[in-house]
Amino acid sequence: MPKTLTELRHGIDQVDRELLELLNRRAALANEVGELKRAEGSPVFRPEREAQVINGLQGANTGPLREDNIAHIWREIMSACRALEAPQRVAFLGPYGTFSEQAAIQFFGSSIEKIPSVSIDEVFRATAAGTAEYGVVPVENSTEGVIARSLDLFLATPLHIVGETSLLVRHNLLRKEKTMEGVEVVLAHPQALAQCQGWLNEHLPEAERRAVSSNAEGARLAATHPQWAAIASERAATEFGLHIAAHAIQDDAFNRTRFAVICLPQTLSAPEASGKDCVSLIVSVPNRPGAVHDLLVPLKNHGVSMTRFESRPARSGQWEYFFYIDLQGHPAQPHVAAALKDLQALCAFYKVLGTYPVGE
Ligand SMILES: O=C(O)C(=O)C[C@]1(C(=O)O)C=C[C@@H](O)C=C1
Repeated sequence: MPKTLTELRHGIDQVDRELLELLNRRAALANEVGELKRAEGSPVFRPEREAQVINGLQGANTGPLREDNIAHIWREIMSACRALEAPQRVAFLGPYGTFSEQAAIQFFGSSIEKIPSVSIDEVFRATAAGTAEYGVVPVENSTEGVIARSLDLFLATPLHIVGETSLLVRHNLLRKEKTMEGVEVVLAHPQALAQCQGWLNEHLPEAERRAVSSNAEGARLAATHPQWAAIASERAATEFGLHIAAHAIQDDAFNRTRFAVICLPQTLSAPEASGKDCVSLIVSVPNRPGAVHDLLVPLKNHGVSMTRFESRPARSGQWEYFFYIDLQGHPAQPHVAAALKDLQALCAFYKVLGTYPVGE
């Protein structure tokens, strides 16, 4: 005899009571961890430990829950436990409703103290000043390439990277009206305008494109004017009471943005090895033939994979560049340490931007 709906729900109720008790037992243990950490003055947030917890559970999972479900559920559980130890203050490019806020929640879970900031510069400033313990900044978009301002600020500030996360970025046309008719102005962050330019050329060729400090700010303004529209997330539509006049208008269906999580080294020094890690570096080499080629030799010799290589002008007027390099592995691994040592010897400038668990 198959069970009835009432019987099945009774089963779920029982399991939920057991889960509640188990979760509270977990939270009480986290509280004790918090006391230990306070006594020794060590950081509450431990990204390598959180990565290990999730990887371990995904490995042990026999279903029917999917691995991405496990990651989401435990990220929230650990976020709640972490907040019991001490709520973490996290700055991001605001206002509420931005993809940066979504990235902050995806990385830290929702039990955080949110600090929306007016610009990328302000996220760095708030984090460097201690107003926020952590900052979340965009570093790269799969359609438009690097976020130059973030890369330049990494060079100019003492902040380092302790984590990363990436989001599938779906842009929508938001408006007070339900349709696209009569749109005179489209407001968005310059990156979003660029990511949707093909769609705008085709569907709203006459509308003025107006750059604003964030997509959510565009949505806030669009809510004040019936002839204005914004390019922003569904979250922003809810936040500002707007209709979605057109869904998923980005030119690339797989448009992703990668975000870095930054902090002062005294807030959290480099996370220990989690088993799946990455090292980010900024280097420059003497301006001579073959110098960039030589950078790759230590990596090849020690079997270290490079996952990213970007250049930014050094602004010396001499056609010199800084190179932003990501390597797979952790300096605690001897072959990675050896490659870094040989690499450093070749560089005129060498800065480890961060060592952290590879993100989603
Ligand atoms: O293991 C720790 O250090 C904890 O503080 C516990 C815990 C968790 O809930 O599992 C919470 C916060 C840390 O970021 C890592 C893990």
